[in-house]
Amino acid sequence: MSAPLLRVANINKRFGGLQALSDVGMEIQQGQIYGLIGPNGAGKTTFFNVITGLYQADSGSFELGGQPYTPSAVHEVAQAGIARTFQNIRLFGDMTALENVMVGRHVRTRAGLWGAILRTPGVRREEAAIRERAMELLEYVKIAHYADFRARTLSYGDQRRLEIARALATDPKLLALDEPAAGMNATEKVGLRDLLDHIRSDGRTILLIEHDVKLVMGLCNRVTVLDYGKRIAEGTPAQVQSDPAVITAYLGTGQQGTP
Ligand SMILES: Nc1ncnc2c1ncn2[C@@H]1O[C@H](COP(=O)(O)OP(=O)(O)OP(=O)(O)O)[C@@H](O)[C@H]1O
Repeated sequence: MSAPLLRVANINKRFGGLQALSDVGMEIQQGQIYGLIGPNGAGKTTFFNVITGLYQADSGSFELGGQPYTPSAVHEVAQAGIARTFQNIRLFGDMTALENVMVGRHVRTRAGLWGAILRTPGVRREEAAIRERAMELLEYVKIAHYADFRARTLSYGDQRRLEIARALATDPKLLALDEPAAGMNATEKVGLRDLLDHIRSDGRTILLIEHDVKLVMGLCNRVTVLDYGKRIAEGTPAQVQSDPAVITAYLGTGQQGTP
């Protein structure tokens, strides 16, 4: 097997007296949808925050595309090739859907500050290319008809799609999605499932935190299960679903949706 797209090892993160992540590691192969699950407070979002530069790990090593990378700042992580969405949608509500995606695309642009202020022909050409690419992405996630609508006027499910389009605008190697199905109704979830499947079939790699166990089990190639900051299982959905430690972790919390 080729080198994994993302390899992280021995990540530790402590908040005061709480060890939120203990020696957590993960290897994600190119083209996979990789699930990260676990009961509330297991450390999933902390893990995301660490690999995307929002939190500094106390220790650990990181490799993306076979190259070491240091997730020390959010913009550096985006440049390195990881794009993420958030559990609580973070769009620019008063900007249009198209503008939101264009903002994401600016991570990959070359025009400097002076070029942007002086509106040189090069900048105008680049701006037109960004607009065109952003429109393509809205079509890709099937909300192009809302291009000129303010983001906050879109339905919840469509806002989640817009966040995915904005993340894709950075041309990421890895798309990290934090609970993309949260708050979606059953029809929206089916649509999301199809979209993620489509993104994978286009060769992209996805890391997915999700509470909807059915969605995770139906979609993911492999799954890591965290509990109290520790990795308690890793494998195919079928393997983790029948793992006694996983069953205990879920039953112990009294949460719905046992794996
Ligand atoms: N900034 C922070 N400061 C202090 N404690 C934190 C911080 N962020 C997370 N924690 C704690 O770390 C633990 C892991 O939280 P985290 O949000 O990563 O869990 P999670 O698996 O994403 O949970 P959920 O499924 O509820 O979103 C929790 O006990 C949480 O209270």
